[in-house]
Amino acid sequence: MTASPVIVSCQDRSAVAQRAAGDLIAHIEGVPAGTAVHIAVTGGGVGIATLAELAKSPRLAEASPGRVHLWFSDERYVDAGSQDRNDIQAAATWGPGFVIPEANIHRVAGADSGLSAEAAATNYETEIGRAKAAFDVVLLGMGPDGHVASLFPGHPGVSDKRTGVIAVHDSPKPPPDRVSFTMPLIRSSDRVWVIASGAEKAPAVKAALSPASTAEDVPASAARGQLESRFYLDTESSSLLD
Ligand SMILES: O=C(O)[C@H](O)[C@@H](O)[C@H](O)[C@H](O)COP(=O)(O)O
Repeated sequence: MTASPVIVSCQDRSAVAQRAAGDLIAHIEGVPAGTAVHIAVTGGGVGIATLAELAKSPRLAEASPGRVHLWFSDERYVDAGSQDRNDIQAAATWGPGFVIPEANIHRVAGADSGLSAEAAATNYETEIGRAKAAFDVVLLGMGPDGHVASLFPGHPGVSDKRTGVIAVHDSPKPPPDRVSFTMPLIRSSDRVWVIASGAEKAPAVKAALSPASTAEDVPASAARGQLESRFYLDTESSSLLD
């Protein structure tokens, strides 16, 4: 069983990022010191803005950040240093003084590693297993087509039934090669928080919250957590909801 979605209403994109980052920190603060916290983060405009807010907050430094682990729910399978990668864009917002230790930031291998995207996905899945990472929170952006992570509507990856990490090829959004959590892995996490802002997301938000949608047609409609499912929306992205 997964939890029904709750809408967190925000004014605009920066309010979505601030609220989601504040809630992530509140979650970390609520976990007893000494207990690991595993959070899967995301790229995209609002995803990276949320990570920037996280890094800016002085509260994170006081919440035992050494036990916080960050993962990427998807990664663009390009070279390790590429500005197109989610981890590079995230690191640019964090800066060198980021309080979560580098060893706790779990990156997918780059295409220049010599590994196939499949091998990189398998290695990342193994790393998750080794860390016994039951995700506290999976944070997901959402595309105007309703995609989450690199699971696109009508694309084979979205129907993968394994709880793991897969290679995605021929992605409808560039770059074509990606590595992504599967939907069962997303749904195995305690909390799934989707963050979406802007008028171009309004039809996808409506579809993601409609019981008539399927994961294959609207991947975000299946993005639910075991304990909690939240949609952080701004005025524009929620404008088509009843
Ligand atoms: O891998 C990618 O191509 C992006 O990261 C993408 O999946 C993004 O997260 C969503 O499209 C939402 O992006 P915005 O927040 O910029 O709308």
